[in-house]
Amino acid sequence: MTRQDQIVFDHAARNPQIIRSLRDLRTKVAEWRKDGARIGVVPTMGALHDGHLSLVKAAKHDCDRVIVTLFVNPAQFNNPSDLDSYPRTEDSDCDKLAPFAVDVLYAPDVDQMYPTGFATTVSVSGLTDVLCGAHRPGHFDGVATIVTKLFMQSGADKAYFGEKDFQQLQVVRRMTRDLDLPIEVIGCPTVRERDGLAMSSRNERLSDTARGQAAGLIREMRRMAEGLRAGGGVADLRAVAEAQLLQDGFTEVDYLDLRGAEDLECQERLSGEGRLFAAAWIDGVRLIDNIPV
Ligand SMILES: Nc1ncnc2c1ncn2[C@@H]1O[C@H](COP(=O)(O)OP(=O)(O)OP(=O)(O)O)[C@@H](O)[C@H]1O
Ligand SMILES: CC(C)(CO)[C@@H](O)C(=O)[O-]
Ligand code: BAL
Repeated sequence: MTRQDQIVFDHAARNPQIIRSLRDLRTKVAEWRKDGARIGVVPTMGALHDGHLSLVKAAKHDCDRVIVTLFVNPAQFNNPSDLDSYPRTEDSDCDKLAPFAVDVLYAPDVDQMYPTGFATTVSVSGLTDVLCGAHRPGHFDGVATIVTKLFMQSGADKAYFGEKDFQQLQVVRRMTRDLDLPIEVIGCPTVRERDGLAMSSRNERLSDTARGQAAGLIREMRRMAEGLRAGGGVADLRAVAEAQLLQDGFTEVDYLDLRGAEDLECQERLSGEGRLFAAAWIDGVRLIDNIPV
């Protein structure tokens, strides 16, 4: 076998099949449509972990064909060094997807998604003014634009998103309704490490020490949620939680906020008062989390 044959062979035998061009994706989807297949899409930025794989499992359960997308979307990074240091691990991502019999890993390059002259933005107003929207200018415009493209490109029937990025899930639901996109958006629960830390690709960047301290975020959020349920005031409980986080290795708290359905137009579970949202920095990494109260 020549080296060229080997490359072609490896590519064909790859599980999942990797597709990089929109033309090839559309050809594949058209074949599936002829067979009446229900198609699911799981948008990701790669560096896959069990949180992503829970979305893949849900998609495999509901759909006949599953596309996982892998695209580190420059438009949603408000911080260039965050984009540069975002983990890129396509080979090991494929290995992690292999046991799930995902049909396609769609991994376009930046020119494919944003060709020269690209000039359109999808922007959801109101609910992007708070929480991560307030702290990451332009972030949700980048998310809404790329997710709209991924929905249109994949032509999927269902799309799967994690509640870990709860505000993102609400933004995607809103734009899907507002633009009449013919796709059902499914939210899946947050998957956590044994110590409670929400799984996240950015956790890989934490030093061992910071990784040990990072679960302090969910610990303080749970303590604050208990205090709220017991009738405590948000401001007092927040002050205590923030002070504890700063003592435990966190360097900055972007927000630690209770929000209700009226703020986020939630369809998800909102037991009692609402939901507690947090974003905080440790070891140069920004962690986010949310829990029902
Ligand atoms: N712990 C988790 N549990 C459930 N879903 C998750 C979890 N982490 C990420 N997801 C979901 O996976 C999808 C892709 O997310 P993404 O690729 O940004 O990974 P990530 O771990 O959130 O990375 P980061 O937060 O560092 O960008 C999103 O819908 C996200 O909500
Ligand atoms: C939805 C998404 C893949 C869009 O780039 C990203 O924001 C993410 O991974 O959560
Ligand atoms: N997981 C949300 C994508 C981001 O932080 O850019």
